[in-house]
Amino acid sequence: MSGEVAPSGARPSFGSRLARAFDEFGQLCVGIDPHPYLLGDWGLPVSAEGARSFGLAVVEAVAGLVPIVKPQVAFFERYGSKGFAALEDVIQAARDARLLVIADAKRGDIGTTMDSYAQAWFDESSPLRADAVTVAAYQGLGANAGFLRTARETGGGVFVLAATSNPEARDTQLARIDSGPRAGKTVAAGIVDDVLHDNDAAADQDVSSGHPGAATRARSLDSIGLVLGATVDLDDYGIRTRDLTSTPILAPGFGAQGALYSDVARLYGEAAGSVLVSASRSMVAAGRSGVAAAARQATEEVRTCLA
Ligand SMILES: O=C(O)c1cc(=O)[nH]c(=O)n1[C@@H]1O[C@H](COP(=O)(O)O)[C@@H](O)[C@H]1O
Repeated sequence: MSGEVAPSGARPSFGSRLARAFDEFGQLCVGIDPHPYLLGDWGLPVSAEGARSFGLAVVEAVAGLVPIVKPQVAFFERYGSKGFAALEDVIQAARDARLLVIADAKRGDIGTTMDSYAQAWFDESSPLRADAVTVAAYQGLGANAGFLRTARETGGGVFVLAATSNPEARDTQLARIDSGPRAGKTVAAGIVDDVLHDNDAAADQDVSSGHPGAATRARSLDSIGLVLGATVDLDDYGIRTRDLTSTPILAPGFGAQGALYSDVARLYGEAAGSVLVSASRSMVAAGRSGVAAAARQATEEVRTCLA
């Protein structure tokens, strides 16, 4: 069920904006990860200014080619306040270029602290305002309730880590829940259930409030999504792709981590149409002049695979 909600702020819901951007630009998400070695390769200083130039160049190269970019906050945060100022400029440039922005901040904490993160990333007056943010639910998705509510109310989106692309995560994410309504499921599948439940509840509220919602649109997506890495086998986790056809799926792991664009359909099955195919290093590996070509080629490979 699609949790389309009419936010009270200026923006339509994240899910509806993402669905529209998919229709227009395809499903590639270009990561903006200014690793020091990449700044060196690009002839940029290893500094906030270098990260800013790198980010602006990537935005310029992919504007009008892809729906969304994902700055990795860590690569800006490492330079302190100057790094955050650089990130603000990159977010603004992306917005001006009509690119959606996922702030890859991987926030996660108790509810009251999450509420403050929500102000940082979703409030209309915040210079860091993004379209969506990545979060960890290790303290329970319930602790993120206020964060998810603020996201919806401001037309923002959230991607909750569930089955991540890194091999170190397997033991934790494959562990079985031993009590409560999700007993017997893996931790990853439990998070998937929690997100689906949250989106369903939001959609029910939407219907009862009289908002026309997604049902009247040709295609829409929910606003709370999942991170499901492209390097894992979702069957191992007990995650069923048929449940996820309207759930945005952020799928890192393509390119540098080994997953192939031509495998999107096989990896995500019935949910492939809601996958954000995400790649960072491989998009920029050929240098500044190669970014647009890399984005075009990846977009085309994904399109062909899903045709
Ligand atoms: O949330 C993410 O984007 C993420 C989740 C995950 O499971 N694995 C993962 O690699 N990422 C991020 O995706 C990017 C991957 O970069 P590349 O391996 O260079 O494409 C990095 O910024 C990671 O922090």
